[in-house]
Amino acid sequence: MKPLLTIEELRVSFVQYDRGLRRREIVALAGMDLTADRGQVVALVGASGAGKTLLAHAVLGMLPPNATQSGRIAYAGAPVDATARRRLAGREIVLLPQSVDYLDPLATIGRQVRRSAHLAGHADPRRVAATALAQRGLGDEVLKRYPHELSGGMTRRVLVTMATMGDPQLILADEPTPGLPPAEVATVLREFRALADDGRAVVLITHELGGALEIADVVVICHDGRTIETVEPSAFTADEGRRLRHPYTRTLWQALPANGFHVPEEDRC
Ligand SMILES: Nc1ncnc2c1ncn2[C@@H]1O[C@H](COP(=O)(O)OP(=O)(O)OP(=O)(O)O)[C@@H](O)[C@H]1O
Ligand code: NI
Repeated sequence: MKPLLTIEELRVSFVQYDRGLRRREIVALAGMDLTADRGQVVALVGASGAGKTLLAHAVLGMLPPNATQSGRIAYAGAPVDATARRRLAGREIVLLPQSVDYLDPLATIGRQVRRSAHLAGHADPRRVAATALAQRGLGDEVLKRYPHELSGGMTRRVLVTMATMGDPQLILADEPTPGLPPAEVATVLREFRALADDGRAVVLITHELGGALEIADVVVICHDGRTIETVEPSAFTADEGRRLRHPYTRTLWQALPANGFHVPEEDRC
């Protein structure tokens, strides 16, 4: 069986015009490879600007109009072209966006979750919405609240609830945990593990390598728009990191708490 998602040699560049009419091409992705199969959580890690969000957006056809894309993206073995995307995006393949602005600030959580249940074709959106939220520890009292009345972790759980209403098979989660307290991070990560254990594929884009190592089956490391290494989590946690080949991956290893939190100069904020 073909893996659910295969990305090979994905390249994305942007055309920009400087003052005057000088045309400039900016290469943002220079060769990304990633494979995710059913039952797997694949963590995609890399510094800010490495190209993680662009990879997810390329899969879903969400790149801006001045972007040019090449390389191969296949879903269940078939190329993902414009026609396939119309069928898959938002149904079989969903994106959990990096920004929580995705929620409507003026509508209650109940209304928004019921709407996604309705769009997913459920006959009884009211019941389905309440049940799906309850499964994630969000009781009926949450239904009447507005987005600003939720904690960061609750917001993330609502977004996961909405994104998974239509029973997607591939979930691309773009930075689902920044700014959350550790207990909330653990809850959100467990949720992704459970989605994969149910037979889906999850691509987890994250800066938080430590958490990702606990739930991922595979770690894909990207740097400057390229996939530089694909390893099992144990490559970070065993053998003193000796299985990690690329210098950037070694710096990630050194930044892990167990190895002294050493952060390279260029990544310091
Ligand atoms: N519309 C655009 N026009 C030009 N360059 C862009 C555009 N969108 C993204 N880029 C560039 O592409 C590169 C990759 O961006 P991307 O958002 O994928 O990074 P990222 O790995 O998701 O970073 P972060 O961890 O900060 O979210 C960056 O250098 C960014 O400046
Ligand atoms: Ni991003």
